[in-house]
Amino acid sequence: MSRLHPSIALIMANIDTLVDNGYLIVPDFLAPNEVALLANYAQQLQEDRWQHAAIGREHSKTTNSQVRRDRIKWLDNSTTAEADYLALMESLRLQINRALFMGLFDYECHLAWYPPGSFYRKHLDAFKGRSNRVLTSVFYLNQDWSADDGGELVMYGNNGEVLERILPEAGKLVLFLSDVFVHEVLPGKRQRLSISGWFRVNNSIGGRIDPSR
Ligand SMILES: O=C(O)CCC(=O)C(=O)O
Ligand SMILES: [Fe+2]
Repeated sequence: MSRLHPSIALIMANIDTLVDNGYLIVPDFLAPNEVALLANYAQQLQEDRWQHAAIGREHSKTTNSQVRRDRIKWLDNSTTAEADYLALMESLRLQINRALFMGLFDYECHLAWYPPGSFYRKHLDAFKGRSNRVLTSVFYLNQDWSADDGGELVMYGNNGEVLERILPEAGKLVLFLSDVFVHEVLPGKRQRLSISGWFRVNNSIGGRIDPSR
């Protein structure tokens, strides 16, 4: 049996928290050198590689700067930095399926760049029965982020109460059920880099995987 990457082992050691609470915060998911590789990779991407993020799906898709002001770059396997992160999340997908029988079918993710002052207003990543996104992952790339820098991810409970205010600190991973937790990104004083991703189930209609991009 091949050994699990220590980062995946760390998640699996805490998987009961994800089951009990519907979310899990892991402050040191990746080692500092691994985070630095991804952060440097994101920072050297030319500005024209970053697209303006769209809201909604397919024909109803619009870019709405009142809702979100981040810019994104979808990951693929064209560079080692991207391929390594995707491979890690693929391993996580398999382990979660083994442990929780969630039937996660695939994973998609994008880098997100929030220039200073940008935000992402309160939203759900998925609506029950209308999306195949079931588990959200957010991974942060920001060295030396302090409380004073803002840019928190705020997670809300069923009654609108604040559950968590999460600083986007380098190396931290947050997992949460995509159709359960309303959340928002508050404006930050510094540029904020992250990787947002979604584990998906296969709600195929007519044999075609429901696209969510
Ligand atoms: O960056 C974050 O903290 C959350 C981003 C988010 O909500 C999203 O990409 O859907
Ligand atoms: Fe979100």
